[in-house]
Amino acid sequence: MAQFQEVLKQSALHPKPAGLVLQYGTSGFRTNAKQLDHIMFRMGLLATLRSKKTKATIGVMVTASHNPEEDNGVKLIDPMGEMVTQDWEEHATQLANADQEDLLTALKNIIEKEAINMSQEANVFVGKDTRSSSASLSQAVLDGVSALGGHSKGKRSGYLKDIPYMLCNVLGPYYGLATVEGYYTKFCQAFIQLTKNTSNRTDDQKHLCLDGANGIGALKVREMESHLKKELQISLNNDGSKGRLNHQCGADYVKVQQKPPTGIKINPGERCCSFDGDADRIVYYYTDSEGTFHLLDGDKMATLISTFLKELLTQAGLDLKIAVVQTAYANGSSTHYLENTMKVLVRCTKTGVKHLHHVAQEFDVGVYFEANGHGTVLFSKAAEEKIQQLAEDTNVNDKRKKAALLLRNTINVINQTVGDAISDMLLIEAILAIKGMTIQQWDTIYTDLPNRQLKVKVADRRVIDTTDAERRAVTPAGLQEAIDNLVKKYRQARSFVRPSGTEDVVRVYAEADTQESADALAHEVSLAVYRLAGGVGDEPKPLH
Ligand SMILES: CC(=O)N[C@H]1[C@@H](OP(=O)(O)O)O[C@H](CO)[C@@H](O)[C@@H]1O
Ligand SMILES: [Mg+2]
Repeated sequence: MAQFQEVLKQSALHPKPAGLVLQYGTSGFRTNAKQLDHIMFRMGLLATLRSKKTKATIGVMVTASHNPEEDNGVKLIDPMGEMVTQDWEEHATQLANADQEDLLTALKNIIEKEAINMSQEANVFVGKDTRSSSASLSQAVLDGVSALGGHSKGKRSGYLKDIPYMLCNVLGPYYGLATVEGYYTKFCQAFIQLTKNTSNRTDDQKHLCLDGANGIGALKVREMESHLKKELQISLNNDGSKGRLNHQCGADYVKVQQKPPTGIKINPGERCCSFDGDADRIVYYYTDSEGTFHLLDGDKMATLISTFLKELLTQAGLDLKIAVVQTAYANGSSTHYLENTMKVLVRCTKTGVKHLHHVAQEFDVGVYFEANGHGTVLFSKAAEEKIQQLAEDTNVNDKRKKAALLLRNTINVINQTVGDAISDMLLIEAILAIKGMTIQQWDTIYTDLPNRQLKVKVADRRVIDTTDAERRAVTPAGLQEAIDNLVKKYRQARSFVRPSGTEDVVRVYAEADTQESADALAHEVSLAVYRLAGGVGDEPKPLH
């Protein structure tokens, strides 16, 4: 077939370095940008096949999120804005690792396995972040798309969350226009609607200090600002005009280092937030009058949002099932508060938004957040309809009606396709405004248990296999027992280890009643990993 000839011809321009093996991980392929050209081309091919198979538009996003500037990555996005399914992740790994001369065979295997009609039209949206390597890498994706006769739609330089959002639009009248402008209009209008009856919001409450991580989110916030009509006034730092992407700034830095981005002047008590480099994560923080830093992470956001929604559902008299979905990294205090004080159902899944998203879909209202600030809220179709009906019902009392209208506008400010820092920011800002709550009041809802995350280098991180949503290690032998024994030494302690899906490291998490205990436990567990799972380099050193 002519298409296959074209694939052969084009693939020669995007050769695979011999011996390189990469895995479709937590968030697609991710590594040094220099190793990714052939991967991008092949993901262009695969996205085209996926589009033919689903008879719908598929998204390809070129980004490495919070990773350093010299890295890059790619992930495929399904028609409703979700991550591509597990089977296709396997196809992606197969195609990515096929030797140059076996590429056509690998491609034909997928076509056969999935019974793809090659004469079906294909459409692919390609988006990229602001990394310097993203321009040529996204071109490689486009080459893959055109080699198989697919059309590339939409924008070459999309904001990450435009893509799922636009895909959702292509499919139906679910949202407004399938353009970036449509995105701004929809979310900003919803925000203005939500906050319009919040009396006496002071200028301080309308003001937010934002760290854009020198990434794509910063550029988009600049474009969006005028749509907010001064109802939210954003001081934008790390706007990409000079600093490096994610360098000493951004949501990941703030969360992991537990300190504000460097170089930003923050007034005591001022409400601040940071996006990550591709703006799908957000964390909030402030410093108090003593200069102490306070972080409000994904767990605090999930708590604020689920509490707000649960109250509204009760006021509206709607019997809808709400749940919060977390990962093992969720602070133990947040789980405890949600289950015992708020009486909200909590579910724990493996790391990675795709896992949380799927579990959240099982409920009428599914609030999901990773502790690092990745997340959103999903409403089932039935729940949306009930809320809509109630909002339009002329026979209900004012209290129920008001709650239903608030719920309806809340749905409109949420990007349900996938976690989106801009939409999450507008949601949190709206909730704080409606509740008349300061960031300090929000922070005192519960107190985080001190915690520590460490990384351990091992020869092959796949020797660690986990179960129970990654909370227990099955292999190597003896590791879980060692962790259990260490945990017993401390109060309110919990610890687990898992191989990272985006970096060549084993991640160690520990929490306990004091920071000293959390640090000591994290270190001792790191040592156990180092000794039992084939650590390389120097032995992990104590933190103090
Ligand atoms: C502990 C942690 O923060 N892990 C992150 C990180 O995954 P790892 O598999 O842990 O490398 O990157 C993922 C993609 O951005 C994100 O979803 C996840 O939460
Ligand atoms: Mg990200």
